[in-house]
Amino acid sequence: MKTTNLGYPRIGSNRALKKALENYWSGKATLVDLEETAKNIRTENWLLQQEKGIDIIPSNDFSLYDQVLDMCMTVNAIPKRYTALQQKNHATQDLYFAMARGIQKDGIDLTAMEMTKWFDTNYHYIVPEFYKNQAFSYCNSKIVDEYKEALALGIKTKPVLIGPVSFLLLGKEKENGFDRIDLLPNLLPTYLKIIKELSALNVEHIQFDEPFLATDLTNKDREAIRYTYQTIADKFPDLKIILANYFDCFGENLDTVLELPVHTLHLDLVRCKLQLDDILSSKKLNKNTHLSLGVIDGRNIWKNNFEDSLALIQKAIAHVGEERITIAPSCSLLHSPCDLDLETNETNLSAEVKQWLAFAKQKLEEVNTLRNFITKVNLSKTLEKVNENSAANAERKISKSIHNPKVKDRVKALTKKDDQRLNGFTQRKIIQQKALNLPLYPTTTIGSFPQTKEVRSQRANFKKGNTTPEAYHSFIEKETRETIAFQENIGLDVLVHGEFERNDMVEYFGEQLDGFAFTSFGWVQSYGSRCVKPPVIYGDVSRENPMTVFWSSFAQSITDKPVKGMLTGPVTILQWSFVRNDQPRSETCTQIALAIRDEVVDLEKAGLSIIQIDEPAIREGLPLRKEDWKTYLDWAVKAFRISASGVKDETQIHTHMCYSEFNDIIEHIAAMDADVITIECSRSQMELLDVFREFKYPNEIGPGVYDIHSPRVPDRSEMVALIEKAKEYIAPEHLWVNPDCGLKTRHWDETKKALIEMVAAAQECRQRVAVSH
Ligand SMILES: CN1c2c(nc(N)[nH]c2=O)NC[C@@H]1CNc1ccc(C(=O)N[C@@H](CCC(=O)N[C@@H](CCC(=O)N[C@@H](CCC(=O)O)C(=O)O)C(=O)O)C(=O)O)cc1
Ligand SMILES: N[C@@H](CCS)C(=O)O
Ligand SMILES: [Zn+2]
Repeated sequence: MKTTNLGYPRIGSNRALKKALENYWSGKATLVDLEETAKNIRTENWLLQQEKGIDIIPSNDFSLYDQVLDMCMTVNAIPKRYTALQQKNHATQDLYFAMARGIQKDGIDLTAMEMTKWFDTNYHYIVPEFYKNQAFSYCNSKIVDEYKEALALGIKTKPVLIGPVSFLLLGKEKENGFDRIDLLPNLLPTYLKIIKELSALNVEHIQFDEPFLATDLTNKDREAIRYTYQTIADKFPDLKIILANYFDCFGENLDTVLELPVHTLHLDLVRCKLQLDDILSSKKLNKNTHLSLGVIDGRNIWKNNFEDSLALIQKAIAHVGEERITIAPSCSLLHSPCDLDLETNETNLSAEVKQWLAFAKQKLEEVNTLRNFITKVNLSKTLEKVNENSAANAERKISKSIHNPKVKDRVKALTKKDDQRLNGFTQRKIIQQKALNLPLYPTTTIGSFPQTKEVRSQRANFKKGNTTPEAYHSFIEKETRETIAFQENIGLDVLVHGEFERNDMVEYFGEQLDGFAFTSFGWVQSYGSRCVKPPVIYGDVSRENPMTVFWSSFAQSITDKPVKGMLTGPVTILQWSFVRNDQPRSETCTQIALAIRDEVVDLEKAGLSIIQIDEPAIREGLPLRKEDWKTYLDWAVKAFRISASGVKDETQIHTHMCYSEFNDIIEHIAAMDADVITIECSRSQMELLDVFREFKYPNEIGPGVYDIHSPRVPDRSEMVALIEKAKEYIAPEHLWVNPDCGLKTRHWDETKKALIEMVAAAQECRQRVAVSH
């Protein structure tokens, strides 16, 4: 019986990659420096996995920015607009980062490729762009180079490739009149070339990730899967193909998958245990197919329950024999923090909670312990580990710090009226317009302003005790004052306080809510160099004290313009935290909703007439299979409504969503009944708004007019064009003008220029309306 891993975090346990990338982008480091850091991380990861007893170690799981972008580079799926960079003597990395982040340099001005959520995770990938009859070619040797690099360390790895079908499905058609899956015959020969080169190096296993197998595929997609793996198996009969599916079971795709001529099927048994019975009992299961049992949760941080995992493994062994079983995490460990051993700060993570957790490194140890237990290796040490595991899990179950009867009773006592505003939107709009007196196309921002180096380092010093609370407070006050003054000066209509006091929009709340723990080094990559440190929800959630009232009401006290109170919504806090696995997510979400509701009411009492409850993760939390959508949407929408419904009609509730392809759930978004919703729209040129041709969204909308994920400053005319385009879908009196998302990742100079242009764009559009009347 073997052990394997699907992918290891690539940021480095101390976020070395983040630092190296940012130094390179800012010109403080060379490409050679960046590549050296990257190589060190790869080496550390391979050696660690070897040391922890992983037999089949992945390669090509490393990426400088994103694995989907890497695949675009590999197969030459490079949009034409970047040709200038391919020709002008630019390093390949300039092209690569321009595709990821856009470029405005030396007379070149190119937008970035779109970025969206990787299935239901908080990781973002770059969306491949596809064109009719597109040709592909093998044009980047990263996969082979990394294989050779590991080989030089004496490690024969398993290259990990995004499977061709998922690669196509992850992308977008950029012109009409074709279906991207029809590009498979053009794409597959390039994959075959890569495999040929790997085979020439005696690669034994290749892992093809086809996570679309966890979604509802069409017959045509399934045919594409059949064709792909039959072709690869025919051409490379000695290759051991590992077909990896994760985040849900194979569902309706199971029959197709069982008939494929692959060596190993990887199953996510954390998300879907029951599929094991279906697979083991299926007559279609080939007698030579191996099963990679993903029993260790790659997406959450709880210690594995060895008893449950061993039962699954034993069951599989009883059917197919030990030789055909591999033990693995459920998915790539990209979604886990690196190393629990770094957590030595008791004030963040108590010893009690820490003993319940396992990060990426510890998960590798768990994989190995399970294998050793079954195969009776190092028996006494292994038994000790198994016993430790059951003791920790047993203690967690009965721990007093988890259960709070008051919170449970409050959830039970909720009634229908708790998730309803007093009156409907039409009435509220009249009341709110009277109270707020906003112009046509009101301008606003999404909440955060630049989290500069200085802001971050003041906070870091304050946390370390090197800056006094008074000095930190004065600093945040100064930043907030300047930001309010700037917004007033440029003529924004609805202001924000800037979120300078917050490390992150989820962690900040987690630090103040009971039932949450937080880590010091539990970083997880979100996109490119950006990381998040998700808090850990281990117990019943409650709010003891107001969390945001101080800075919001301070900001409101220094301006006559309305300031938006700024909160993160219950679904997003849930989705971007590591969530307890001992009760349904819906239950935890409702508890958070009640805590946020109390905060909303307190903000209203403190004089904030507009309150934004951000829910960027509501779409991301949607189950991968449509049959599960309704249940999720019912409780998620209800949780938002609970959080928003404690206020008077005068109080305008906003929500914000980024990366939201919500055409298929628009009625549920409308059911959230926020007075105003601001959404991400600009990278897709307002494509998202197509849905409003058919569905009349009842409340107000601010489709983002500038892409804040790119350092590029948009032109006024571009924004005017976007506002005019939005007008085709949304009545002008329902339209707001705002960026796509918060400005925390931007520099002040870009922010200032862009917002001045944005306000001017709104003014120009107002004048156009005035003239046309
Ligand atoms: C809106 N988005 C968010 C998502 N998920 C979240 N949990 N939060 C989000 O905001 N998902 C979808 C998108 C993803 N977008 C982003 C955007 C930006 C970031 C980001 O900027 N991340 C920061 C880290 C943020 C943070 O926690 N900062 C802390 C710690 C700062 C730090 O690193 N300190 C240094 C010392 C600094 C010094 O001395 O100068 C240290 O500790 O070593 C803070 O500000 O206090 C990032 O830098 O990656 C993420 C997702
Ligand atoms: N209020 C947050 C939302 C990000 S999705 C911000 O502006 O950063
Ligand atoms: Zn956002």
